[in-house]
Amino acid sequence: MEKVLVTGGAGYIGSHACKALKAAGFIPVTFDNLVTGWRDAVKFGPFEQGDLLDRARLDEVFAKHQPIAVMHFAALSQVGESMAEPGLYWRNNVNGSLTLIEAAVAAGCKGFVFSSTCATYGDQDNVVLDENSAQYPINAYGASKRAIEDILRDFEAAYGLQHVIFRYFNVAGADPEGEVGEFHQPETHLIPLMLDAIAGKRAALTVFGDDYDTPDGTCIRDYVHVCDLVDAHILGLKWLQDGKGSRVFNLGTGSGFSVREVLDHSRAVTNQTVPHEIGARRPGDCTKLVSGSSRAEEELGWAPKRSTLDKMIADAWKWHQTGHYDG
Ligand SMILES: NC(=O)c1ccc[n+]([C@@H]2O[C@H](COP(=O)([O-])OP(=O)(O)OC[C@H]3O[C@@H](n4cnc5c(N)ncnc54)[C@H](O)[C@@H]3O)[C@@H](O)[C@H]2O)c1
Ligand SMILES: O=c1ccn([C@@H]2O[C@H](COP(=O)(O)OP(=O)(O)O[C@H]3O[C@H](CO)[C@H](O)[C@H](O)[C@H]3O)[C@@H](O)[C@H]2O)c(=O)[nH]1
Repeated sequence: MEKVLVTGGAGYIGSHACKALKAAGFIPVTFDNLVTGWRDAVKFGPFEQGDLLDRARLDEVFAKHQPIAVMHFAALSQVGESMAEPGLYWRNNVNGSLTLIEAAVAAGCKGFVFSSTCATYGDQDNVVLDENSAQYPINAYGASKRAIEDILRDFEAAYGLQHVIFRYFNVAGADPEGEVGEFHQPETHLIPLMLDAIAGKRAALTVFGDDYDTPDGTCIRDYVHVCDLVDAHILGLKWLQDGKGSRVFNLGTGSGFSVREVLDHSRAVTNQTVPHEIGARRPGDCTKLVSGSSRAEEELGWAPKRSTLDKMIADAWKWHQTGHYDG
């Protein structure tokens, strides 16, 4: 069986990707330093502990496993933290990815699937965000991801590195079978924080601003189910295996929901009120991020099956009640 190197495979999205890779007949080899990930989440293939910044360790892992491709999820990804400590983000995400990309090219591994983000587009009022939209990130996290996209393009030109860049919108939900799920410590994402508030694990959710220029004043996001998202990655891998060349794809549904609408759906799905209060805006937050592209559906044949808000909240709620990692 062919191996795929999954950086960040001990994290939320990477662990779901490992499950999908195994189901598709690949051996996922997780490379992770466990800075935000969990050893317990590595269930579907071998684990290699290591840091993206450690070139010698990466060379060792490429030589040992001879992966046919890399799926690169490993990153720091908190917008607020990136504004407070930009150096951390440029070093870990950009230097780390550059080290990984150089190691992959040196090992002759020329298929690369990269987790980018809609945060690279920034705050563009009334602009339909498709893959050709300009990228004006307004936080250091988004800027670090845009820089990695540029590195990939340069490495394609110089060394023929074939890559698929996925710009995710907001990823939510969990494996419906409950084997893996979202477990960030500390948690910063809206839906798991809402579920924590419902379960009494925190006093109340703070809504970050209700004075935005949106119909109800709260920020709008495009939520996509993590299992649909990783399905696209399997299709992206096949795309590269079929020699179709480097390509960028947005991964979102095209439907936007405000924070208040997510609160309403959470109440309906769990049948419980969501304790919340209105707070200040969070630095670095965009007003509205919604995908305006169907390229992934048209070209990759991607068909999101589980990305309704209710299904994402229901799967997250199931995991929230039964699943967690100890280490
Ligand atoms: N969750 C979202 O809504 C979302 C949206 C857009 C893009 N993304 C991107 O998807 C990817 C995965 O996100 P996630 O939510 O699963 O995050 P996560 O924090 O759960 O997973 C990231 C993993 O990378 C590992 N890691 C970080 N730095 C590393 C390093 N230097 N060396 C080795 N391992 C390292 C962490 O230990 C962790 O296991 C990230 O690149 C993120 O930027 C996430
Ligand atoms: O306690 C909270 C947490 C979030 N929000 C709001 O909920 C929305 C979603 O916030 P998340 O933190 O869940 O996710 P982000 O929109 O910040 O997502 C950003 O970070 C992600 C990675 O963490 C992805 O990279 C994504 O592309 C990028 O836009 C935002 O409007 C945010 O202001 C709150 O009101 N209160």
